[in-house]
Amino acid sequence: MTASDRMPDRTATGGHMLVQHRVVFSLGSNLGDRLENIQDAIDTLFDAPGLTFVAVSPVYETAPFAPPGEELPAQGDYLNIVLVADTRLPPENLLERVLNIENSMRRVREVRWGPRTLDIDIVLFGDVTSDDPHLTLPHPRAHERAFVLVPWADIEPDVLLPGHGRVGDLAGPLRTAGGVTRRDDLTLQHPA
Ligand SMILES: Nc1ncnc2c1ncn2[C@@H]1O[C@H](COP(=O)(O)OP(=O)(O)OP(=O)(O)O)[C@@H](O)[C@H]1O
Ligand SMILES: Nc1nc2c(c(=O)[nH]1)N=C(CO)CN2
Repeated sequence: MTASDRMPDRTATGGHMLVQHRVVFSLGSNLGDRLENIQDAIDTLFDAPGLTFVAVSPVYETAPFAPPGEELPAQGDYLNIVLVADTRLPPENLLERVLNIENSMRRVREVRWGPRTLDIDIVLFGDVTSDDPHLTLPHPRAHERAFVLVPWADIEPDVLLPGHGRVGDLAGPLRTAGGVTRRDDLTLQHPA
């Protein structure tokens, strides 16, 4: 048996296409019909082949957040969710899908940390790591974001965010710090 018999051929695929990965997305909106923006984004994400739905978090209403020291322009609260799927697509391909959806939904986001109709981040892509600014994995700011960790902990508390720890443990103090309110009156349709 040669090495190529044992190892999947990844050379033509950027290394990831033949292997199934669990991917975690964060979706947020604070302009327009926020729930509809998120529902449309979920529907469009799964319309094209290559993603299998695993779970979606409850909907949370969250105060706008910017890292300490960054100016936060005045803006309304967000709705945020976390979405989990399985995929055999390469991460670059998935990012392209995400960016196309943001563009096709005429995303408005004029200033850094400003309001936007739709934001989709790839939080985690299996165990893939990357420090490429075009696609950094895991997402470099996920560990400090209540709007990511609190919804995520509702559906995957035992998952590890590499370098930071268990999602449930990271979310605990942020949940009690406030600024994140679970909106059980708002529901999303799961992809077919
Ligand atoms: N893990 C990732 N998920 C989504 N986009 C990413 C990721 N890593 C890098 N990017 C790049 O970030 C760019 C989008 O940045 P954007 O201006 O939307 O940032 P932001 O949403 O304001 O802030 P943040 O990235 O902190 O959520 C995209 O062009 C994309 O190439
Ligand atoms: N509450 C909240 N704050 C944010 C959000 C978001 O989705 N929700 N997205 C940001 C840029 O990714 C910056 N700040």
